[in-house]
Amino acid sequence: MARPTVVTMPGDGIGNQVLPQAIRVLEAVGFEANYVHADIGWECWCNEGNALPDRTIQLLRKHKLGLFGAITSKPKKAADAELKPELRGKGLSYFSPIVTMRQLFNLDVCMRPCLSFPGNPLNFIRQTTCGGFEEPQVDVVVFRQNTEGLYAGVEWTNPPENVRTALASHKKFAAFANTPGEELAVSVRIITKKNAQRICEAAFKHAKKYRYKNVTICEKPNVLRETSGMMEEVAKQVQKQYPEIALWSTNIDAQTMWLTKNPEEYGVIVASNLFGDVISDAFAGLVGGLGFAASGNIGDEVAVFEPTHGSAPKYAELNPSIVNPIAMILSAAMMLDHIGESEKADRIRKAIADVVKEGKVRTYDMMRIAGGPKSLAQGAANTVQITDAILVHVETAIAAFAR
Ligand SMILES: NC(=O)C1=CN([C@@H]2O[C@H](COP(=O)(O)OP(=O)(O)OC[C@H]3O[C@@H](n4cnc5c(N)ncnc54)[C@H](O)[C@@H]3O)[C@@H](O)[C@H]2O)C=CC1
Ligand SMILES: CC(C)CC(=O)C(=O)O
Repeated sequence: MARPTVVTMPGDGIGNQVLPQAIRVLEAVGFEANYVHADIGWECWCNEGNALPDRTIQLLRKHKLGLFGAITSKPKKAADAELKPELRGKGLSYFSPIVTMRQLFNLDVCMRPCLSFPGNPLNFIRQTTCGGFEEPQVDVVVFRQNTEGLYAGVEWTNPPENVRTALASHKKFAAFANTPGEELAVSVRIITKKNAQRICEAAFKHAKKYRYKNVTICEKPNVLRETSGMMEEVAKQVQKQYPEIALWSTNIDAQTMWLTKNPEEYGVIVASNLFGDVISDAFAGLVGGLGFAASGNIGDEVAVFEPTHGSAPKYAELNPSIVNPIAMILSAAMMLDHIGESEKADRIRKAIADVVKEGKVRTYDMMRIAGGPKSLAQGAANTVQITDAILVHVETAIAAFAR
C-alpha cells in the first residue's frame, strides 16, 4: 500500500494538545504515514474571515484522510465581534468549520463508538434490587447523519419574504409569519430520503459486520412526523435486508432515560444530526465521558476522524496540558480501521484498555469521584504522561482487542 498522507488539523484549544499525542501512538504501532498540517478554526476566522481556509480544503481534497482536534464555535454576535476590524462589514458570516467540512466533502456518516473499558472508575454503575451494584458493559455505536437535519445551517433571524410567505400559506403557521422582524427566528430541519437511507444502511452494515443484535432508530416521529417519520420508515425498509438484526424504535427523550436503565441492551443506534449528537454524548457519559468518546466523519471519498469533544476552553491554556488524549487516540485508531489497518488499531485499543485496567496512570477526568474540581490535580497524570503509559503498553499489546 502506498504511504498515506494524513492532513492534521489540531484547530483550537485542547485540539492542539491531544492531536500530537495521537500521532505519537500511531508512530509507535508502526503506522507509516506523512503528516501535513492544515489551518482551521477560530484564529483563521478572526484573521482571515474564514474558519476553513481554501488551502485546507485543497489538502483534504488531495489526501482524503484527516485527523481533526477541535474547534471553538461561538454564536453569531460573539463571532462578529472578534473579526479583525478591516474584515468587518464585508458580509462575512461565521459558520462552524467542522460542520462546513462535513457538508463540503459529504462526510455524511458520523460513527461514534461508546465502549466501556473495564477498570475505568467513571464507568456507569447500577444499583441492583438486592442492594448490590453492577457495572453493565456498554458497547454501543451511534450512527449520526452528519450533513443535514437541524445542523444543515438553513436558518434565519427575521427570515426573508419568501420564507414568511411559505409560512403564511400554511394555516397553522400564519401567526408565526406575521411575527415582526427580528422577533422571528427559523431553523429548518432537513431530511432527505437518500441520506436517511445512507445512514441507515451504514448502521445495519456495521451491525452485521460486528454481530450486534439490534439497531435502534432514535428519533421523535410522534411529533416530528415528516422528518423523524421519514427516518423511521427508511430504517424499517433497510431492516428488511437484515432479518437477523432486530430494529427497535425509540423516542430521543425516552432514550436518554433508558440508556441509564439498560445500556448494555443497545447495539447500534441510528439518528439524525442533532439527536445523534445528543445521544452519543449521553452514551459517552456512561463510559467515562468525553475523554473517551471517539468519532469518524466518513464520506465515499474523504474521511476525517476527531474526538467528540470540543476545544474545552477551560483547560486550553494549561501547561502542561491535563486533558485526556484517549478520545483523540481512539479516533486515530478508527482512522486505521477505515484504511484497513485494523490490527494496528486493535493494538492501540488493547494498550488503552491495559492502562485503564491497571489504573496506575489516570488523567483528572478519570479520578473525579467526589469533591468536584478542587480534587482535579491530586495525583492525576497529565496528557503526555498518560500517552507515555499507553506507549509502554503498545510495545507489548498484541492485536487482541477485536470484538
Ligand atoms: N467537533 C468540535 O470541534 C466541537 C466543538 N465544540 C466547541 O468547543 C467549545 C467548548 O464547548 P463545550 O460545550 O465546553 O464542550 P467541550 O467538549 O469542549 O468541553 C466540555 C467539558 O468536557 C470536558 N472535556 C472535554 N474534553 C475533554 C478531554 N479530552 N479530557 C478531559 N475532559 C474533557 C471538560 O470538563 C470540558 O470543560 C465551544 O466553542 C463549542 O462550540 C463543542 C463540541 C464539538
Ligand atoms: C460543531 C460543533 C460545535 C457541534 C458538535 O458538537 C458536533 O457536531 O460535533
